[in-house]
Formats: sequence, structure tokens, C-alpha cells
Amino acid sequence: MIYVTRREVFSASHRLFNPELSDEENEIIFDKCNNYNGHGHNYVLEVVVAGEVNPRTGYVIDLKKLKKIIIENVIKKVDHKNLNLDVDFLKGKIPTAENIAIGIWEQLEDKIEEGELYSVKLYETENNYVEYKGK
Ligand SMILES: Nc1nc2c(c(=O)[nH]1)N=C([C@H](O)[C@H](O)COP(=O)(O)OP(=O)(O)OP(=O)(O)O)CN2
Ligand SMILES: [Zn+2]
Repeated sequence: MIYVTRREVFSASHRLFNPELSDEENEIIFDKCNNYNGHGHNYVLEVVVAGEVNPRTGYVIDLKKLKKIIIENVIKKVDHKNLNLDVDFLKGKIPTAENIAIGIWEQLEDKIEEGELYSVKLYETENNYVEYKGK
């Protein structure tokens, strides 16, 4: 088994709040991330595909193909978007790094036909990242 990684970046804004909680509770839980007009991040996404090397190509999956899959199914949906309002796969979710990574996994899981999706790592800041490996 070998692991192939494609990195992409996107910029997006969000506000962290739970509409089922009071303003006071949201303020306590989310603090500055609850800023009413939102704030932005330059997200770094790393998608890892695991598989065996195809002896005919030497590839697990062609990284050009993986790039296209990520751009079509994720980047076009999130880049320069408001994650609270604009992104179909985040509707009804608090757009934390955890929920974004899970949403990205769900967008990609069925689209990878060579090898299989192994992990989605999402850096929200230089110091903060999450990694999702499926259920
Ligand atoms: N478990 C999570 N905690 C937090 C998330 C998240 O998605 N999951 N998100 C945020 C904020 O949106 C933001 O990412 C935090 O920004 P900040 O605390 O400023 O992060 P920095 O790395 O820039 O902070 P430094 O203190 O400068 O390292 C909050 N929590
Ligand atoms: Zn944030």
C-alpha cells in the first residue's frame, strides 16, 4: 500500500455559531470566531489516496486526475465563498474545520476510482488542522 497526496488551497469566510444557542452561549463558545460579519481563512487541503501501484502506469492514481476531481467537486464550491451561506454540502452545519473536512470527504469518496480515499487533512491556520479518515 502506498499513499499519494494532492494539496490544494482555497480562501473562504465563515462565522462560527450555533443558531440553536443564545447569543450569550455562542459568544462564550466561539468567542472571536462568532464575529457577526464573519472572518476569513486561507485553507490548505491535503487529499490522500491509498492503493497499490499499477504496474502498467507506475501510478496509484494520476495526480492530474486527482487534481481535477478535487477542483471540480470541492474547490469550485468553496473558493471565495461564504461557508455559512454558499456551500450546498455545508447547509445546516457549523462550518468548523471538522465539519468542512467531513463534507469534503463526502464530496470526494465516490469520485476516486483508482485507489481509495484515505484521508482529508484541512489546515485552517498555520497552527490548526484536522484530519478525517472516514467513519
Ligand atoms: N476544534 C475547532 N476549534 C476551532 C475551530 C475549528 O474549526 N475547530 N475554528 C476556530 C476559528 O475559526 C479559527 O480557526 C481560530 O483562529 P485562531 O484561534 O486565531 O487560530 P490561530 O492558529 O490563528 O491562532 P494562534 O493563537 O495565533 O495560534 C477556533 N477554534
Ligand atoms: Zn475561522
